[in-house]
Amino acid sequence: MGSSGAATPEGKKTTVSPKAVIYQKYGSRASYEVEEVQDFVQNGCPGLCIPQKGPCLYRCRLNLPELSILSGTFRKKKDAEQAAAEMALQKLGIHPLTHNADVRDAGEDLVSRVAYLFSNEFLASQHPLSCHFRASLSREGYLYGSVPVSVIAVYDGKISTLCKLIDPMVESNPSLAISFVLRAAATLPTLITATEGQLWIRRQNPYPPEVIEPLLVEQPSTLGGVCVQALLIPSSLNEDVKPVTLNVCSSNYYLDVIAQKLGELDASKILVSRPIGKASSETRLYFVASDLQFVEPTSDLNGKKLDIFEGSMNTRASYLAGQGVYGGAILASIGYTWKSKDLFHEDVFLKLYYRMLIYKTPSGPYKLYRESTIAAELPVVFTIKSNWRGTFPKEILCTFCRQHRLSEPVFAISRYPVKALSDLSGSQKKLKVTESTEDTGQTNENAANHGDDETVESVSHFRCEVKVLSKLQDLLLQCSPKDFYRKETDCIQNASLKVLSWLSSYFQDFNMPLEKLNSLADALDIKVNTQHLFKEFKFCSTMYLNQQRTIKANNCIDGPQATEEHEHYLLRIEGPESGICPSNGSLACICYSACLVTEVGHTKELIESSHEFEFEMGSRAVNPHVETAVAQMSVGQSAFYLVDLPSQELILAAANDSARALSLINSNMCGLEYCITLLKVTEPLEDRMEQALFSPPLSKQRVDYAVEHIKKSGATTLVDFGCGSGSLLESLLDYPTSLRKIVGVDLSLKSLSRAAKVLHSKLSKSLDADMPCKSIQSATLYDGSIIVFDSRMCGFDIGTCLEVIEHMEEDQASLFGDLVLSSFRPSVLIVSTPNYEYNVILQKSDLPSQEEAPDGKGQSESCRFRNHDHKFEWTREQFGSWARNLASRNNYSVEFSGVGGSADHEPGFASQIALFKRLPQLDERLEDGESVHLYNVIWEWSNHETTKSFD
Ligand SMILES: C[S@@+](CC[C@H](N)C(=O)[O-])C[C@H]1O[C@@H](n2cnc3c(N)ncnc32)[C@H](O)[C@@H]1O
Ligand SMILES: [Mg+2]
Repeated sequence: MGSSGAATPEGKKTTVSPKAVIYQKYGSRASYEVEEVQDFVQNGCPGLCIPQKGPCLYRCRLNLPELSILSGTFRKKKDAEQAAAEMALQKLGIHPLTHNADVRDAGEDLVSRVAYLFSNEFLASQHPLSCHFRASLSREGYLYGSVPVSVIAVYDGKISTLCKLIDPMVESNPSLAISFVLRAAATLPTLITATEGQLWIRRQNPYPPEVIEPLLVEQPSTLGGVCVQALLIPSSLNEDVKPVTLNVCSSNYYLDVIAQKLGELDASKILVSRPIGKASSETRLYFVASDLQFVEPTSDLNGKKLDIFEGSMNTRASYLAGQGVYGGAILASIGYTWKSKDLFHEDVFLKLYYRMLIYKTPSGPYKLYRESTIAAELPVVFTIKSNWRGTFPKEILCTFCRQHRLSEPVFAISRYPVKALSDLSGSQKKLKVTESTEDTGQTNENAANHGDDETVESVSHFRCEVKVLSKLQDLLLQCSPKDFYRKETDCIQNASLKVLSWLSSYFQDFNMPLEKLNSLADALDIKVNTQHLFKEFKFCSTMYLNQQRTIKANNCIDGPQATEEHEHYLLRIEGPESGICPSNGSLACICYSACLVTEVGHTKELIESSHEFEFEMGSRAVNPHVETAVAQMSVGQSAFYLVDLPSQELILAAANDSARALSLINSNMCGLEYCITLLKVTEPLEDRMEQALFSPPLSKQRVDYAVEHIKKSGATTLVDFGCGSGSLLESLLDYPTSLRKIVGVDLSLKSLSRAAKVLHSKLSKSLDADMPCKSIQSATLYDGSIIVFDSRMCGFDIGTCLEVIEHMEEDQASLFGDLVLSSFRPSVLIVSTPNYEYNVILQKSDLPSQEEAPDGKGQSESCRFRNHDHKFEWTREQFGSWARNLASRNNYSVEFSGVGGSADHEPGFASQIALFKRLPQLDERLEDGESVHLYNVIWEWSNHETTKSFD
């Protein structure tokens, strides 16, 4: 929704909501009626007449003297109201951006509102502010009936709106509203305003007894006396935030109690901040008004004046409140609400303070939502919706902007019909979606049958651009990803995540050199206006830098030894290997605990734990050391290790006993001990589909196909390019073959080490038992990239490359093809890759636990291919032309086949296979070329006895 702007003194635009503009023009003559609208969603089952209830929606009718407007439907009441107000402004021809708030009108309205607040009628009304008025009657002496101005400015929405209209700077310096209210009150002869720095207002004449008496009878019950836990945030960063208790009894006004804790006698000098943390919270900061808060609206708040007060600035409190706080401040959750006449109160502990700090970081809302501040990290990629756990990136980004008092992020979505898309750029590779959809034929044909709208719908792709702006509409950063998405929400989530990832890097190191900041931004398609950015995040850098320094200082006390010890954590894995291991893209479900431990006395304190924590492997959704450990485990195993402490605020946001956690952190040689058990692994969508929809599973069918060929070929040497965790090599050992030498190459060390384990155990057994694989004399695994030459790969009888090429960019796949056939020159090469045309069949299947698709368009719309790691998926024609060109360039023949489905039925095989055979060439001699060893041997096995007998 767009927002209206009013001109600030500098001529900049600031946000004033459409409702505020309507209020300013019409006051109480504008009335809003919000009604609930029941949305009956399509249940995707024609003929089923039970309506499915959708989310509750709201529509708002705005009645103005000259017209009445009905808004569209919205999930939130307030959005419906704003939309109606915005429509009304358009109808009335009030241009929000050029609309200049009439300051004089607002000033007059302010005076009449203040007069109303001190009326008999208001005292008896049900309003959070009227409770303050009633409580002021329990004050003694000259304070009897005096209401602190700060509460008037904070707790009355109308006053606050009018003050913002008078001067939009109130947004960044809410205390200015106090001057406006005082000025308004001074014009009213019925009121007395305080002089000499005290900030209260009271009536000239007391309330008549007939107004007060009934109120005394219905005194709130809880005010018998309550003890509320709160925190004192000292202004000096060298002093710790510490707990304080507020004893509020029925005979005193709670603000007076807070004032006393801050060393003031009366509450009228106490300022109250906006709610802190979540919007619905009643947690606020209370602090003593400083002269600075009342600088004239036109003064330059960002100029020199600030420096004079810099010394007394309470950085921590200012950061939390998003406004200047000077001197000590109390953080408390107490006050009157709309819900009840009683005083609302909740204890505030240190843990909450640290959670508020974390909530303001770009990854904070995610960590807190996942109830894992230490182990969870905001993932760096949004693969598919069903693999995302926790709050979605867009929501996190909006929260972040609200928390830092920025404007709501602006999302601009462009929609591209597929045809136009292919003309957009020369690079076909970048436009994977385009060619794939067209080549399927299926989508277009189907769409054509449905006609117009549907056609556009099913072949459109989306791009999203995000802008982050300050409240004054200065552009801080802009992210313009080049990727296209089939679903609008996916492109929004992806762009939001890019912005969050960049902000996270910035928050982790505010001193990062400009060059590095910009290069990180470039990689994420982000342009940053550093000048505006640094200005907005001025407070943050002091906040989090200070936290980091605390930790470093502790390490220094410990001496270098301590850091060295913890740096190389020792990982201990226990329990039998079950063979069920997580791979990238799979969902790992773990049970974990993280405890503070000290070397001295081995004291332990549980900081964070979870019985069931699920995350996507490879998306960096957890701390790197957690992912490293889990990657080495199989289901049922447990891992134990010790790492350095994360930042203090993370620990304290997690710890239940802050005092104890702090004392351990400050003690010598404290580390964090993890205990993780891998409970379950859910394979990536591709693997799940291959297992659920094919029998035997498609992966087994591919391996069986290769094994059959190898058995028949009489080959004695084999190399498996991109062997992964060795599924083919392992299967080969189950059959008698003529193979003597087997080799695997991959660049994933994780997969290779798994391959080494299984091959080692099987081959070792073959020495004693009469195993089918006893012909094998040597097996080697290399860590290397199959697009790099290594002379040890030359001259094999057979080469295999199953489901590997689609994991590389297309040009690399071509490079691999040429390298193998022109340099390595195996007699036979088997290459398999997914057939893109078959995807329609996979997508039609109703596989459980796939991505929920509320639009009924089937799963994996957001995932363009079967697996998010696929860089491309080819149709039969694309694969055919790649293979035929390759074969003819290198003097090979090629035949096509496949597994899953059939060659004779559309759309062919699920996995397509090309079988290359080297053609005899008269002048070809396989020369012993120069040896080039660029791959690393990571595991080697040889059957010495047999080797001897062959020698
Ligand atoms: C889907 S897995 C297939 C593994 C195995 N061929 C199978 O069928 O089970 C793809 C493998 O290709 C490997 N890979 C991708 N690019 C590679 C490259 N340039 N060099 C070596 N291996 C590569 C990955 O590490 C991964 O193990
Ligand atoms: Mg694959």
